[in-house]
Amino acid sequence: MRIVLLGAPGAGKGTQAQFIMEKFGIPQISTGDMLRAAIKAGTPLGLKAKEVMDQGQLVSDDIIIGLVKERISQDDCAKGFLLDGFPRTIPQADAMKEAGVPVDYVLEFAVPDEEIVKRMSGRRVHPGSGRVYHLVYNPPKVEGKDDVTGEELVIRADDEESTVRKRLAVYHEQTAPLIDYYKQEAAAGHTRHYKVDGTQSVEQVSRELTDILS
Ligand SMILES: Nc1ncnc2c1ncn2[C@@H]1O[C@H](COP(=O)(O)OP(=O)(O)O)[C@@H](O)[C@H]1O
Repeated sequence: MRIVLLGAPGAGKGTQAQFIMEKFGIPQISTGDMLRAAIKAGTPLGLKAKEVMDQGQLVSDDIIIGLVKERISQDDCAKGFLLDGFPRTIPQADAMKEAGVPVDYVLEFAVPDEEIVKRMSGRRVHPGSGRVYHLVYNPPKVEGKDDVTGEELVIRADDEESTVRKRLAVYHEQTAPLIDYYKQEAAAGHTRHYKVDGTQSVEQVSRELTDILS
C-alpha cells in the first residue's frame, strides 16, 4: 500500500501518519523529519536545508527527490510506505511517476488557514521520533514530555506565526496544484484520491482514514 498524505502544514498529516503506520504496519516517510534530522546532525545537506526551512521556503526538488528515492529503495518499504510531506510540488510528483513508483491512495486533508494558524501555535514535537502533540487538542500524558520515551518536547523553529503564514502562502502556490494533479491521475485510473475533512477531531479523522484504507 503506497500512500501520499496531501495537505497544508498543520493539517494533521504527521498525526495521522503515526496512526496509519501503527495500524497498517507501513513505514512513514516524512521528508520534514528527515531534513530536521540532517539539520540536527549538522550534515552538509542539513546546513543547506536549515536556512531555507527557517524562512518557510521549500528545499529544492533535486535534493528532496534524491532523499525520497534513496529512502523508498530500502527493504522496509518493499510492501508499501506512507509519504508525509512529499510530493510538495508538481515536479516532485512527476519525478515519482517517472521513477515508476505508483501511488495507491492520495489522502487530502482539508483545513482552513485560520484553523491551521491556531493549531501550529500549540504544536509540540518529539524530535527523536517525529511524534506530534498539541497543547489543547492532543496533549501528551505528562506536560512537555513524549509519551513513549519521556523525553522533552520542543517547539519547531518554523512554527512561529509569521513563518506559518509564509508556509501557507507557499503551500497554496506550489503544493495545492497537486490536488488537481492527483484528481486527474485518479480519473485516469492511476490512483485513488480522497478528500478528508481535517477539521474533525484526531479520532474522527483516524476513523475516516481507516474506512478508506480497509
Ligand atoms: N484533527 C485535529 N484536531 C486538532 N488538532 C490537530 C488535529 N490533527 C492534528 N492536530 C494538531 O495540529 C498540529 C499540526 O498537526 P501535524 O500532524 O503536525 O500537521 P502536519 O504534519 O500536516 O504539518 C499538531 O499540534 C497536532 O497535534
